[in-house]
Amino acid sequence: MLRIAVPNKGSLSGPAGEMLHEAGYQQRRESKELRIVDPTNEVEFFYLRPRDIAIYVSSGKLDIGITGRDLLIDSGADAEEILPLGFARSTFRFAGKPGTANGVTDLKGRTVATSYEGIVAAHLAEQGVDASVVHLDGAVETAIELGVAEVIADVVETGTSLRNAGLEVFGEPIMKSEAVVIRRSGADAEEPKVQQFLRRLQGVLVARTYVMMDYDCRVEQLEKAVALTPGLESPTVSPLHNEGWVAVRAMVPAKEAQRIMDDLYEIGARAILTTAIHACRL
Ligand SMILES: Nc1ncnc2c1ncn2[C@@H]1O[C@H](COP(=O)(O)OP(=O)(O)OP(=O)(O)O)[C@@H](O)[C@H]1O
Ligand SMILES: O=P(O)(O)OC[C@H]1O[C@H](OP(=O)(O)OP(=O)(O)O)[C@H](O)[C@@H]1O
Ligand SMILES: [Mg+2]
Repeated sequence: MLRIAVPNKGSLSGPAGEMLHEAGYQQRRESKELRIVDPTNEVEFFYLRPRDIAIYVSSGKLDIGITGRDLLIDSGADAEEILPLGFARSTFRFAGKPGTANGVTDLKGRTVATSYEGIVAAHLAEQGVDASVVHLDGAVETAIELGVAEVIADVVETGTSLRNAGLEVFGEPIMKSEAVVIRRSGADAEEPKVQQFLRRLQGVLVARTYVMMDYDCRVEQLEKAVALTPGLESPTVSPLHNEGWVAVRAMVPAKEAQRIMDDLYEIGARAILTTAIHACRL
């Protein structure tokens, strides 16, 4: 049975549960459940604090986990990223009151508050900057107002929390994060159960980012049409009852679907339809 760590709370928890559900796995019915078995799929899910997941996975007691890239790196655990999942995207940045600093080198001798001490300490060391780091559990934006630190380093998504606290980012982003699947460093990459799990999640990612497009076009326009919808391998082309016409079917990126439909119409394609993909194995 594959043992998988899933975030039990916070920004990662909801989207991770949805993705697993879309991939056909049973998920817990109520938020207090700490562990469930999905016997049909031969997996066991452990609902853990996102920050602890890399530690469990690196210990080898759990096979894989879903966590944030920033949490993985911050933990220093001996685990590695094997699949980015595209949600809980954020950047990790320094911020302070306007005019506090222009870059990391201005932080010499100052105090930085953060929940991600590992990332910050490593970054400061890498840049050769000698600054103090104060660890806080959350709501670090308030640390400046209350005089605990002059600077914070925190997760930024929309920037609303910083704006509300009258703070501005400065310097280069320290890192970009998103939810990722992790495993113990050097674990068997070919393990069939792990591969099957990854293929299922990849299927969800593809189903979310592609749509199926169908249309009819004249044979003379087929090459132009196929150039617009090359599909993944190559589009399916079927004869129509009316001679001189074919039906074409191909997957296209959802974000480009409307533009492609316009372009297909321009070259004479008709009956252009898109449909959602519910599941997929590439
Ligand atoms: N506002 C946000 N937008 C996108 N990703 C976020 C946001 N806040 C946190 N994250 C990401 O979520 C992960 C942190 O999850 P975690 O559950 O520890 O914190 P949280 O979502 O802030 O929850 P809480 O602080 O309430 O426990 C990190 O990978 C972080 O980059
Ligand atoms: O740029 P934004 O869209 O505002 O998102 C970033 C904020 O979201 C998270 O906070 P959360 O609400 O989880 O509280 P926390 O600081 O206690 O973790 C994060 O720590 C930032 O404060
Ligand atoms: Mg938080």
